[in-house]
Amino acid sequence: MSSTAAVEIRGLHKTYRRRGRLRTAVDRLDLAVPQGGVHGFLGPNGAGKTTTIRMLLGLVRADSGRMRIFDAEVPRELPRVIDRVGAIVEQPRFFPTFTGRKNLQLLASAIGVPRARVDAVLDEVGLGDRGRDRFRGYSLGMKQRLAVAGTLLKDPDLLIFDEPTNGLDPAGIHEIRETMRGLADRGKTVLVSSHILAEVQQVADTVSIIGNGALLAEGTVASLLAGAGATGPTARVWVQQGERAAGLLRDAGFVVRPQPDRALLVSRPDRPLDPSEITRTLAGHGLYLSELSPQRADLESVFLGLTAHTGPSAQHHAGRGTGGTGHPPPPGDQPRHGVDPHAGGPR
Ligand SMILES: Nc1ncnc2c1ncn2[C@@H]1O[C@H](COP(=O)(O)OP(=O)(O)OP(=O)(O)O)[C@@H](O)[C@H]1O
Repeated sequence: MSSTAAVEIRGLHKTYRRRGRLRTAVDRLDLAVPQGGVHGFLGPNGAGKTTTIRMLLGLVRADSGRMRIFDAEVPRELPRVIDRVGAIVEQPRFFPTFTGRKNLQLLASAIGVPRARVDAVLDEVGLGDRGRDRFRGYSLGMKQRLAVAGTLLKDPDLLIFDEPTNGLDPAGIHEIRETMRGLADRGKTVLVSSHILAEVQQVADTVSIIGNGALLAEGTVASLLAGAGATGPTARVWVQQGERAAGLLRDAGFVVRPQPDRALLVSRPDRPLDPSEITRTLAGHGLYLSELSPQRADLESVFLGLTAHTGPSAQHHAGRGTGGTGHPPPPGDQPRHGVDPHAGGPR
């Protein structure tokens, strides 16, 4: 394994026994997180993100595979690099009646960091002027930023945040995003997991997308989106009888994502999207569009494109297709896809 990555994982595998049956949570996963920048570790709920992060941090034992943080093989050599790593894997507990500053001072004493660091990390997460307020008065976004501040006390080089925006409102999400961006701009490496792909695309430099525990695609956000562009962008469609329209479009080979406002996001994973095809398909069944507008590609459509023709077991094989190709490309190279969207099915 190369020693230039902040995190490198090869062939990581983990099964759990549930109701007497072995189930694969992480499936011979390869992952490379370059040093510096924000790396999004993305995949739907249950894809294996938390299990992977917990194995990396020595909290869960892997069945097999190799992991490295900087130049240390983990978990064996974790003690050697642990001071260079800050992580939020579970919601940290803070005392609600203490101020944010007091909470961090306690934490600093507990981990042997000079209390003088506290004001610096509060400033780093934009809580410098709120440090003397009680924790219980903080917004959820501020609470999460305080948690981030806690991970910065040791001034680590690598930050690992597992779903840090869970439960936050848009303002809170924006704050955390800005905080992560600021850390990356100061030279840190931020590994952030999320099941909301489109949300992370705004802050990540590079991403890995996993499904069913296996790597589906990785690369820079720009290269993955460009790949999606080649398979056709997404169109936003509004039509009466949305459910019926969605069924007809799916039957015709489109990928359809109903939206909360009853619009449909429609894409074509197998060939460039031709809007007239949507119109024709629906008009042929007496449904007429009230809106059809092009949408910018997002990582969610990349994911859907990668898995559109694959059921759960096929997706497993699609993911494996990336596993034996050796080292992933450095950031900036072409994305690797586990499934060729043009192939029309799993390989
Ligand atoms: N301790 C456990 N015992 C049994 N099964 C587990 C355990 N932890 C995780 N799993 C299973 O492993 C799979 C991967 O779960 P994991 O939490 O790693 O996914 P995730 O991508 O982090 O999802 P989420 O976004 O929902 O947290 C899931 O099917 C989950 O039910």
